[in-house]
Amino acid sequence: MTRPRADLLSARGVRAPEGPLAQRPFLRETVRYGAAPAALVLLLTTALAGAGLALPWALGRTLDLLLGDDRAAAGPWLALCAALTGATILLGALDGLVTAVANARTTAWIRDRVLRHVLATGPRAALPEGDLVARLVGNAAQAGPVPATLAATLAAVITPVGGLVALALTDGWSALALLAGMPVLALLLKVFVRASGDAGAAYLRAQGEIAGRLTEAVEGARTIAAADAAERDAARILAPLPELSRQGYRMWRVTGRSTAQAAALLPLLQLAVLAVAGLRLADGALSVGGMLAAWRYAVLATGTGALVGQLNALVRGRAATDRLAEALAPPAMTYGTRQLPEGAGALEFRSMSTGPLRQVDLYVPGGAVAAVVGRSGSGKTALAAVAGRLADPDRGTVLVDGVPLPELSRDALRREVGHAFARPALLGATVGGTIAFGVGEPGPDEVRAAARAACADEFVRRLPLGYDTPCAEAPMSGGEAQRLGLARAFAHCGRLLILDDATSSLDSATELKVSRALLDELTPGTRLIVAHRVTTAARADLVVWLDGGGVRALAPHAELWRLPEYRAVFAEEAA
Ligand SMILES: Nc1ncnc2c1ncn2[C@@H]1O[C@H](COP(=O)(O)OP(=O)(O)OP(=O)(O)O)[C@@H](O)[C@H]1O
Repeated sequence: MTRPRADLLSARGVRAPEGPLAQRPFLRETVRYGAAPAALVLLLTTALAGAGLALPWALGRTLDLLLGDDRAAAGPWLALCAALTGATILLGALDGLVTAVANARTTAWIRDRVLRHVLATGPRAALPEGDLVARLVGNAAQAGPVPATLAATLAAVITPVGGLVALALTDGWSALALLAGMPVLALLLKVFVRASGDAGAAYLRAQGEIAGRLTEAVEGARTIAAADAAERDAARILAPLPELSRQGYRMWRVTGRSTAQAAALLPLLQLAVLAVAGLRLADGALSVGGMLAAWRYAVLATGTGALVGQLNALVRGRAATDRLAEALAPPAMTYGTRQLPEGAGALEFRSMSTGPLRQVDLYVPGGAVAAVVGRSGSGKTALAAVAGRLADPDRGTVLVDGVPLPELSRDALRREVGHAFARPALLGATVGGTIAFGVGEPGPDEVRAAARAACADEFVRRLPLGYDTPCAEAPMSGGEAQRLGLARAFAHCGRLLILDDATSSLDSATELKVSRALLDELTPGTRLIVAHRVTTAARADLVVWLDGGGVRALAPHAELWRLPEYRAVFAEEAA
């Protein structure tokens, strides 16, 4: 069984999509999912921007009235100023609440969507577990806010654009003074978005690589300790750290430079507006209140701080959706609608190629026990995986009782074809739940019968709560875990049962008992048993001998045993 390593990712051609929204289907899908709450965010932030834009106008009028003869007339305007300020506070709070809920909802949807896809892809998922976890946890949290941020960015554009329009309405000359400096501001924003986007994507890539390597190390902790390689492995895990640091500094440099440039440019622009408005006041073309409004509008029109923040979040969110889209890249397995006809589980491979195996044609009669043998790396696990459609072959077809596996309904496939592995994952909450885990939950009696057949009943009953013992409280040896995995497969036994090295940790006596149960106690059907032991091969009806990228022979063990090369397969395994 092979898993991708973090450093093999680039070799697998996993790369972020490039280009605009149209070429980023997952980004589009995310935006579509979060559209409804984002529309509410847009409404609130637009109202917020509207209140912000109305305030300078109301303040200007109030000031002019207070400076004039009819001060009493300023009362309602003063009340309007208070109302606009109150509305700003209320809308801001509501916006915060709706945005937080929308972001959490979209983040949860992204995690669900990506995880479901990864599970539907099967064992050939493109990413190492640690990297995938980093993407599901960190990147999903950055991608979730994209729809609401997009809405808030639109509203963040309203304030400067509205400020400019309102300034033009208040005083055209002051607006022209501001417009003269605007191209520089637009250029600054464009450079910022591009530079921070590149740095952000590279940062996330390095972060994912470290996470992937760390998970590998946690899994291989015993090997690392035995090899006294902790320091060497720490260096391997942290190898992408300089790149992470470089990209982190680059992001800060881009943000810092943009902030400094904006800090230098914006007061200059506001000062230019104030100077022109002052001249217009001196000419009598503008009132004092008008000048106050012009200055406030100049501040709003140049107030790109919020916009920069939103753009920054959008750029990070876009890079995060790109990384999540990589997890969605391998196609999910699709299923047909057919059921299996009457039959005993005849298994057939037609011109099938997968892994090291090329153009395999093989027929295992229904009800036969077939042992799959061959040297290490000859493709036994690869054959077992396609036989039960854990993966599809690169080429050719696999059929059970004459039906190509992709045409079977998902339910029929998983009901009729069972698997047990060398290192089974114990996925139930309790030991009994682990055995029952799968299609059509078997009852307690069936669970016990399966455990007995797999020689697991005795040690399970010795656990503090027997079958109800939580898995976390039942540390197990490799052989015990294997017996639970076998019991799980037995409890769901259909017409084809595939054991991939699933008895390798059992002692010979237990393995013999399990083999007998396999023949006598379970639903009759075909058994495909990946075997390293000569005794397993000897007990099988037929041996599928894999060698040199194909099936070297399909014959009973006794017949093959005459061949020195066949005997050498077991000599190698025993060595
Ligand atoms: N779908 C695949 N695509 C590419 N390579 C594959 C695929 N499946 C398996 N391989 C490669 O083929 C080789 C054989 O793998 P496999 O696990 O089937 O061997 P095996 O006979 O079960 O070995 P062992 O007895 O050591 O467990 C390995 O190098 C593996 O990485």
